Amino acid sequence: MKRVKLSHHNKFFLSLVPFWAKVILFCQNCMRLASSPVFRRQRFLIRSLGGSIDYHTNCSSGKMQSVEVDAERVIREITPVLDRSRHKGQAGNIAVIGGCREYTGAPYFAAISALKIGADLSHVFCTKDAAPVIKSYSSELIVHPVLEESYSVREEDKKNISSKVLAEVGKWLERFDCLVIGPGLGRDPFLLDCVSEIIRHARKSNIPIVIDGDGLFLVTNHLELVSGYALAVLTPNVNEYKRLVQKVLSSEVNNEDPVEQVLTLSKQIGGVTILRKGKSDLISDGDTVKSVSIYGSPRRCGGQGDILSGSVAVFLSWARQHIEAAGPDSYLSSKNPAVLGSIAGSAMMRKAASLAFSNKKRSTVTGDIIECLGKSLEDICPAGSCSL
Ligand SMILES: NC(=O)C1=CN([C@@H]2O[C@H](COP(=O)(O)OP(=O)(O)OC[C@H]3O[C@@H](n4cnc5c(N)ncnc54)[C@H](O)[C@@H]3O)[C@@H](O)[C@H]2O)[C@@H](O)CC1
Ligand SMILES: Nc1ncnc2c1ncn2[C@@H]1O[C@H](COP(=O)(O)OP(=O)(O)OP(=O)(O)O)[C@@H](O)[C@H]1O
Ligand SMILES: [Mg+2]
Repeated sequence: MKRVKLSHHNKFFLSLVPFWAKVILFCQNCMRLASSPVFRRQRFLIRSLGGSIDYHTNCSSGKMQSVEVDAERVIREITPVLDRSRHKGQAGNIAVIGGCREYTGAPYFAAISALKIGADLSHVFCTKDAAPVIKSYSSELIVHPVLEESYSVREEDKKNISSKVLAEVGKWLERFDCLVIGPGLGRDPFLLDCVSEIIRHARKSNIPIVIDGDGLFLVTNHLELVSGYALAVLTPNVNEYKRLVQKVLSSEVNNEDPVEQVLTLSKQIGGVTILRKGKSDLISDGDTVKSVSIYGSPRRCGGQGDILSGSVAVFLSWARQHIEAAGPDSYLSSKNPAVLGSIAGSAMMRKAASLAFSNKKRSTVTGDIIECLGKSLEDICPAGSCSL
């Protein structure tokens, strides 16, 4: 806080005013200042630069009010303690549905990020062409070459192949704590039809789903796949958000009142959680809007959204475990694991990006950021501690 220097002239007058009058004057000044729009804007700016802001819609005035939300605290609260009593799988089993002829990096980025943050197992379900490539990136990932694109399927075989794909994926689905659908999925119609069935199956089994990349292309054109599913998180970038707003709200992106728009958009899609990526990440489940503005880097290399999707998947599954373990009487029982996971995933991604950029500056690429995930989480939540 800047110290104000008083002139001798002012000091003399101030010495004449009795102490009690000074207290009243000071309080009146604070009251006047606090009600001024300048002060409110300054407070908002300081908070949004300093951390996450939670917006609640105030029933009487209908105006957005902001309440401070601490993203680091959310991470410390939901990150499980690493202790010897746990067995493989308990820290999370994540599956990425994505990877085709064109894209093999995105599913790898999402899947390895989940592992590096702390999931025990990370699977990738991709096309036969993509599988050997993704397997070559890392032996840590369990890669299933089960998806098919139109070019490799005869028209008359489509029905049969589709059932085989769904049976292959269905065998595994119940074991996963969260799916990430879309990184590097591409837009092949036959492949997307199969993925639609996978989404339906996951919903029936109450498995959380993070929808990113071309998965957003799919659900933007088939909103019924996710509409009303509270365990769905959509993570649109600037293009994908624009397409979603146009489709759902039949309007253009409103940067004058982004908070109101993301809240309305989420409500309109039946309470899915939307993580609108940007300079500040805006997160809404149709009830509240939170913003994560901490850390981050000016580098906009491709693949950072894939890291985010894998990160949200792990934290969402941890938040869900944490809420379930706290029991129905805990204050946590009213918390939305999809929102908590989105806040934590967003802050994690931005912290790692910031750390990577401080090391590599303009040459920062997604691989550098992935290598910073472990240190970033350790800085916030040391391995021997956490769950606050
Ligand atoms: N190294 C990689 O393998 C990466 C792959 N990525 C994947 O690339 C795909 C596209 O991601 P973007 O961020 O570019 O998505 P955007 O929606 O931002 O696409 C950018 C532009 O390309 C067009 N476009 C994208 N995919 C298309 C397709 N299959 N057919 C026709 N037009 C297409 C979009 O309409 C848009 O105009 C996603 O599946 C994403 O996950 C990205 O995540 C970046 C890294
Ligand atoms: N202007 C920005 N300043 C700081 N961070 C940003 C900015 N824009 C995006 N981000 C952060 O970068 C991450 C990726 O956002 P981005 O919009 O690049 O996703 P994307 O286009 O889907 O990425 P991908 O190339 O993986 O598909 C998000 O976590 C977001 O918080
Ligand atoms: Mg993306």
